Amino acid sequence: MATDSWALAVDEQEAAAESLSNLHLKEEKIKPDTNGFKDFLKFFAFFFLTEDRAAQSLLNKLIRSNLVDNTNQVEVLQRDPNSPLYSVKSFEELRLKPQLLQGVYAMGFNRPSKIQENALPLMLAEPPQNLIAQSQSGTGKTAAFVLAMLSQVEPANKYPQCLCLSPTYELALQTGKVIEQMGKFYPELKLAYAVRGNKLERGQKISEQIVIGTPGTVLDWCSKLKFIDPKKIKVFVLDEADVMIATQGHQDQSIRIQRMLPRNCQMLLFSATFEDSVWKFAQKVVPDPNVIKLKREEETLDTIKQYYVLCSSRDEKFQALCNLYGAITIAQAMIFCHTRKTASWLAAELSKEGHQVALLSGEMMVEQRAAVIERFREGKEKVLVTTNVCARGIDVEQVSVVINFDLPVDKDGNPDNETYLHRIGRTGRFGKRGLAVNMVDSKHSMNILNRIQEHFNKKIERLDTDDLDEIEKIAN
Ligand SMILES: Nc1ncnc2c1ncn2[C@@H]1O[C@H](COP(=O)(O)OP(=O)(O)OP(=O)(O)O)[C@@H](O)[C@H]1O
Repeated sequence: MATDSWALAVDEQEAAAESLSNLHLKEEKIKPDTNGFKDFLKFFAFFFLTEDRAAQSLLNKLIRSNLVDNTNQVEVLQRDPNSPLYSVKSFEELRLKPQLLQGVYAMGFNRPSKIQENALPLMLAEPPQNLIAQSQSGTGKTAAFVLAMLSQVEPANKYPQCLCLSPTYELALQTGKVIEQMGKFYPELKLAYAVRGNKLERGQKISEQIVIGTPGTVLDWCSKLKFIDPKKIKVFVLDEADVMIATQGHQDQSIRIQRMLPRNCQMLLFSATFEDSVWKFAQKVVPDPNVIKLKREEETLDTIKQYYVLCSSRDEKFQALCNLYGAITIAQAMIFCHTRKTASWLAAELSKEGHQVALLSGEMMVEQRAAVIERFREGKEKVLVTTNVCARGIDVEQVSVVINFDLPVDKDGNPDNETYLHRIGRTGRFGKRGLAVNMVDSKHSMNILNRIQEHFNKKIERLDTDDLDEIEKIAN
C-alpha cells in the first residue's frame, strides 16, 4: 500500500469516525453496529486509496513542467534478441513527418529523454512492435506514446485508428492536451474524448482519428453503441497501468477492449511502477512484448543533516518549532504531520505567529493542491504544512528544511521508513545540503526514531544550541 495513501486513509477514517460520533450524540438510543462500521471504514479506505493513486498522478502532471532527471541505465528486453538494438539521440533520426517534428520542437523538446531514446525507435519500427514500458513519473512516457500515435495516423481516413485508455476522466484530458499540443501543426488530425458525459447520437460513427478515454466508456463505444469500429484500430495504448488496475473493473474492461482489436494492432502499455499485479496485467494485454524499464533514481540521506528535538507534548513541539525559527533563518521549510487535523491546527498557530504558511492536505481538490504547491514554489509562502499526501514526487528545489512534527508511522504504529526517506528527501536535492528536524514527544516516538536510525544506519543527533551556527548555514 502506498504510504501516502495510508495517510489519506488515516485522515478519512478520522473524519468518518468523527461524523459518526456526532451522529451518536444526537441519536443516543441507536447502538453503533461495529461490524457495519468496520465495513464502512474498509470501503472508505479502499475508495480513497484507489482514488488517491489517480489523484497523485494528476497532481504530478499539473505541477510538472520539466523532465525528471534520471541517471540510471535503461534496461531493454527485446522480443527478438537477434534484431539490432536501436536508440536515438535526436528527434531527426526518427524521420518524423515534418509537421510532427515541428510540434515536438514547439513544445521545447530538444532531444529525446532517456526512456524515449529506446522506446521511440521500437514503437516507430516497421512493422511496429508491441511494448511494455515502465519508468518513474515525469520521465517522458506520455510524450513518447503520443508521438507514436501521431506518427501512425492516416489523416485522410476519417475513422478512429489510435485508441488510448486512461484511468480517469481528468487524466484522459491531460493526455489529450499533449496530443493537441504535439499535433498542433497537423490541423486535419482530430481527437475525440470517450469519457462520461460525452454523449453522442445513437447510430453515429466517430470520424476523429484518435480516441482517448476511460475503459468503461470506450468499451460502450466499441461494443454496445458501436461508435468505434475496433477492427480498424492500428495503435492501442494503455496508459498508467498501475493506476488503472487499482480501480475495480478497469482491468476487465481493458482486457475486453483489447480482445476486440485486430491481431496486428500495435499494443503499448505504460506504467510508473512494476509490481507483480501490473506485470501480470501487462502480459495479458500486450502479446509478444518488448520491455523497457528505467529504474527509479534512488533517494539517499547522504547530504542531509538529521536532528531530533525532545519535547513532552504537542504544545511543546510547537514551542520548539518557534524557538528554531527564532534562532535561525530558514529559507523554506516543509512540515509533516500525521493527520490533517494536526496539520490545520499547526498551520493556524504558525500564522498567528506571523509566518506565511501554506496548508496542503488530502481533502483538497487536486487543482487546489497544485495551486498551493505552485505558490510555495514561487516562494509566496515560506512554510508548507502538510500530511503524507505531499511526501512523494514533488520537487521544490529551494526547500532547505524538513520538519517531522510527527514521525511517520504505518497503520500498526511501526516506523514507516520509506515515508521517512520520501519526506526528508524533499530537502538536500541536487547535491545541495539539507536539514531534517524530528520532533519527539514520548517514549514511543523516541523508540520509533531509534528504529529509523537503525534502519538507515545513520545517526540522528539531538539538536543542541551549539549546532545552531552549523545548521543556519544549511537552512538559510
Ligand atoms: N524530450 C523531452 N524534452 C524536454 N521535455 C520533455 C521531453 N519529453 C517530455 N518532456 C516534458 O517533461 C514532462 C514529463 O513528461 P511526460 O508527461 O511525458 O512524463 P511521464 O513519464 O508520462 O509522466 P507521468 O507518468 O506522470 O505521466 C512534461 O512536462 C513534458 O512536456
